[in-house]
Amino acid sequence: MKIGVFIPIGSRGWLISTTSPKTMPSFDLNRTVVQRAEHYGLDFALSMIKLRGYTGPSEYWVHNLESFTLMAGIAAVTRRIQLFASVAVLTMPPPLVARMAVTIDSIAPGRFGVNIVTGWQPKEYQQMGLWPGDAHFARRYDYVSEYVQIMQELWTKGRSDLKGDFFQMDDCLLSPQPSGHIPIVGAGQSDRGMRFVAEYGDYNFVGAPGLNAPQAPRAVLDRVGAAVAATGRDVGALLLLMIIADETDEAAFAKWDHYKAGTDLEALQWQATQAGADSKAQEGSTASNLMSVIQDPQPTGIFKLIGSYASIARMLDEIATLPGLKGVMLTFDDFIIGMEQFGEHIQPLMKSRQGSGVTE
Ligand SMILES: NC(=O)c1ccc[n+]([C@@H]2O[C@H](COP(=O)([O-])OP(=O)(O)OC[C@H]3O[C@@H](n4cnc5c(N)ncnc54)[C@H](O)[C@@H]3O)[C@@H](O)[C@H]2O)c1
Ligand SMILES: Cc1cc2nc3c(=O)[nH]c(=O)nc-3n(C[C@H](O)[C@H](O)[C@H](O)COP(=O)(O)O)c2cc1C
Ligand SMILES: C/C(=C/NC(N)=O)C(=O)O
Repeated sequence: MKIGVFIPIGSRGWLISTTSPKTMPSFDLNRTVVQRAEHYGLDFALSMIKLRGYTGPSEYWVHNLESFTLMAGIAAVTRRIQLFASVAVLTMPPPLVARMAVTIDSIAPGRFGVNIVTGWQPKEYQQMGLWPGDAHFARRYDYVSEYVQIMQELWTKGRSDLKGDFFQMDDCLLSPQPSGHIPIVGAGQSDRGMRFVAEYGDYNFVGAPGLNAPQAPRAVLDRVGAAVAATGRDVGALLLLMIIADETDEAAFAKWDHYKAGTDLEALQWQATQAGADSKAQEGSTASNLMSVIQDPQPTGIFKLIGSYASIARMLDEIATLPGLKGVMLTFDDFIIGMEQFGEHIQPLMKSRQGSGVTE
């Protein structure tokens, strides 16, 4: 099972709470997290792109670095780990992003890939006059299908003449070309999003509901499997999860209870309102789920493993056996402490990671 880390490029990491660690993004923090991940033999690191945070006292994601420039810096100070940057496709034309990817590939040959972000929070784009209107929700995966085809033509042939509904290339050139294949990842949770990744991507990041429920991701993995089966391509599913660990189950749950006590309701309301802008969101989708979370609020809906090092290692081993799963991407409550706990105490107990571990 591959293991990666979703690095803390935005304030508060992934906990919408006033009592969670007050993570502030910096190059130094993210470099340290990725270098320690590399030290412990992790396979990849991904940074998101977020252009506006939530309202509310936790200042969730209010402070955010930019994904490609951060990963370029990290590429220069790492040697083995695979790196992914995220592109908000409404903000940059595909030939430019293709060239940025080639540039990072020349810093870290064969180690760079791109996460395609269609955009779900209108305000991120409205604030800079780039939101095409809510019709974008319905067409977002048609848009990115053209976007990725252009990048892939430029990477493999050095030229694109694609004439589409959204983009018109005219003898568009790219040189130099990358050292090899540049993987495309996406996090489509809707049927259409999963189809896009199955058609053009290499990995689909997925979320699942649940706390200490290692079988819960089966349903979403089956959906990715069905989308991939329809294309016959080799596309893996990577599960997003959060680890909150300590020496005992009780100590770990005490931390979760503490974060829950500070749940930022104003920020959750913001999230629900932004997600709710997609009035035609598929039933059961992330967007429609997020409109109802206010009934039972908590600092994150991300799939969680909370407990002692041994409990978490045991649950990760069970997750590793789920059909269709290629790997997991970790988030932590505190990224510095969490990465060390994972590398020193959890991974060494995992049967599914025998042979992985400290690399230097
Ligand atoms: N339309 C979209 O694509 C869209 C919309 C809003 C948010 N998002 C992103 O998705 C993320 C949240 O999604 P997720 O990973 O939690 O998956 P999810 O929305 O599929 O949620 C998983 C489960 O947890 C519940 N849940 C989610 N957040 C909760 C909360 N704060 N309190 C209580 N229950 C909660 C949901 O109702 C659902 O049952 C956010 O980080 C947000 O950035 C995407
Ligand atoms: C692991 C992961 C990473 C994501 N990264 C980003 C991101 O960087 N920026 C962003 O705006 N949305 C991001 N998203 C949201 C997705 O791009 C997508 O909007 C969401 O999962 C809903 O899927 P759908 O478009 O198929 O409905 C991410 C989601 C997941 C699970
Ligand atoms: C960046 C991002 C992450 N989603 C998640 N489920 O963690 C987003 O949705 O914007």
